[in-house]
Amino acid sequence: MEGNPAQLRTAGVDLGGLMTVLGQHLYSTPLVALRELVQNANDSIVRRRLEDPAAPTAPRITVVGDISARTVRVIDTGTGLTESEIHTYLATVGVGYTRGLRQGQAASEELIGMFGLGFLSAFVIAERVTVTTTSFQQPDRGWRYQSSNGEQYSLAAAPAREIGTVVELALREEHARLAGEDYLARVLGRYCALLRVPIYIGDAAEPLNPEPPPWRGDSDSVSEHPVQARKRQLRFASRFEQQFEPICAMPVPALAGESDPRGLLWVQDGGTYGNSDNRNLSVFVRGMLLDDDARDLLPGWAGFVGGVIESSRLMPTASREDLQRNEAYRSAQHAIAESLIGGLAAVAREQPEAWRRILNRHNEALLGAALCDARLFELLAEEVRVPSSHGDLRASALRREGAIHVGLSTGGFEDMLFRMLGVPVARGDRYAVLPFLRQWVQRHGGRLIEIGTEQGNRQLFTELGLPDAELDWLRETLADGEKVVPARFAPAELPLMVVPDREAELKRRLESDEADKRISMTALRLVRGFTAGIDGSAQARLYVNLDNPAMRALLATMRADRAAAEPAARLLKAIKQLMETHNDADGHGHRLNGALAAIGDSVLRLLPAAAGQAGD
Ligand SMILES: Nc1ncnc2c1ncn2[C@@H]1O[C@H](COP(=O)(O)OP(=O)(O)OP(=O)(O)O)[C@@H](O)[C@H]1O
Repeated sequence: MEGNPAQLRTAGVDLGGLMTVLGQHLYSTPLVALRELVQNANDSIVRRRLEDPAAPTAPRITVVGDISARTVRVIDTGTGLTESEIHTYLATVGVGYTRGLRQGQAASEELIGMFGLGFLSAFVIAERVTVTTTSFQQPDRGWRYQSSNGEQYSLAAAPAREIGTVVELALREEHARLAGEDYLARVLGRYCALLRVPIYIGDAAEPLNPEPPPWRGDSDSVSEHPVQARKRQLRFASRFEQQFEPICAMPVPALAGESDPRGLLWVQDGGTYGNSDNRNLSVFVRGMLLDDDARDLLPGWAGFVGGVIESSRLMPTASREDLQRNEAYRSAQHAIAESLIGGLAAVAREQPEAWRRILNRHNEALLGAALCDARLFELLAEEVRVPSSHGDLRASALRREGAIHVGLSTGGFEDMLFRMLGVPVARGDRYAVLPFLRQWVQRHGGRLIEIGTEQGNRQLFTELGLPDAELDWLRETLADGEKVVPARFAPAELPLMVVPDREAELKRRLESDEADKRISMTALRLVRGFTAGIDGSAQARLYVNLDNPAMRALLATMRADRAAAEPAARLLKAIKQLMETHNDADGHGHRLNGALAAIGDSVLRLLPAAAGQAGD
């Protein structure tokens, strides 16, 4: 054996095993088999138009179900097959006539088959497949192919029939329901909605694909009034949108010119959260539904958008249930995003009522969307409303004396402060609000005061200095670990105020949200971009208001006699703790008890002095 030159060998193919894989594991649902057969019927009709000068002018596909016989028949007026074509194409796995035909043909857009595999899927749902056919090339001969597994088959001469093919499936018991014509109409109505050849179920008078899609020029759409055109688009959209009513429809592409992909997008009715993702997109390639959940072709921010597109550039995978992620895929993604942005702008211009509905329904999602594209930001900056302490307001209505206040948390000291000042505070802890406002002030002017951040605090509190010894005393008597900061701030009635570092708090909360799988990727990306720059280590600050008369009196007393100042300081500290427990979601009950006890104690210690003053 040694020294023998390596021999070139041919790998064996276990056709039986391959058939099982192809036939039973390539497709996600047995329904696909029906689609494949209708697609073959379509292709043979297209082929006949190309090759047979006597091709019928009104070709058709008829699908007949028979529940009692448990059969489905797919009947076409296509080319039919000759004896040798049956052997070479129908019965040879991986070979089909269609692929060759497509190359260089004007009608290639309408030809669907390419892999030479689809016919096999018939054996997934059928225990026996019978093909009866007469070719236009030999109109006086007929053939009958029969197989129960796609691997062994018989072929016999049969009486000539009308030119074309009948594929009859004797259904497996578990697929008996496919013989129901209502069921067939539903399944094929979805898969075949865009096929050009009319498809009839049983002896129905109307085909199940009566109306061409609104973007194809083959109707009287040219002279159509825009209102009529919109109605037609909406009617079409509602056939595809399962969950919501479409509010408005937008064509793909937004502008005439580009030819691929073409289709329709729509905005769903139905209130959703900013980060909910209801995107759905059906993709048709050459008239056949390939993927009814191609949501990734839609931009991530468009959680409220549905659509249908058709393309001849997108490449199906062999199962024809998914799309290859290639250059055409990326360019379709781009075209769809552009159409959506252009479409929304057009709705804003031309359909005020629909636009209002969109803004009402999807305000929150649109806040986030605005951040993803500069044009959307322009479109939405004055339209979306920002949640605030005074209800939902436009950003311009939030602006007071050139500043917009945004809180990173609710229910803190800040809330009280701004309630006292009557200034609306935007809810920076809500989806997309903070980044939206940051961009808004950049473009529209004004200052953004982010309450609870160092920068925001500097704008609210005018920090002052005090001698170290006095600061030490204030810390010992008033603080619970906060950093004491002497300052002036409004309102003067407030003697002191604790401002936790809200950024650090937010970072902690959002980062624990990140573990929450229910939050969509769009929201998470926004959040990560934001929290990455936050230093989570900063501590809370205790602002001591030097504009407040009581605080000034406390300091003056302390300078003269520290012991005399202490009861008043304890009282203030207890009030501070009381306010804090009120706002403390963690519910530190023991602190509340301690604070109340300290108040009682301080009042008792203060009373003799007060009584003394009263007696003066
Ligand atoms: N109803 C039909 N009328 C005429 N020819 C047919 C019909 N059904 C199948 N054929 C022939 O059999 C071939 C193989 O069909 P099959 O469905 O396996 O593959 P395909 O349609 O070529 O490609 P794909 O796997 O992409 O569907 C076709 O190319 C065609 O030549």
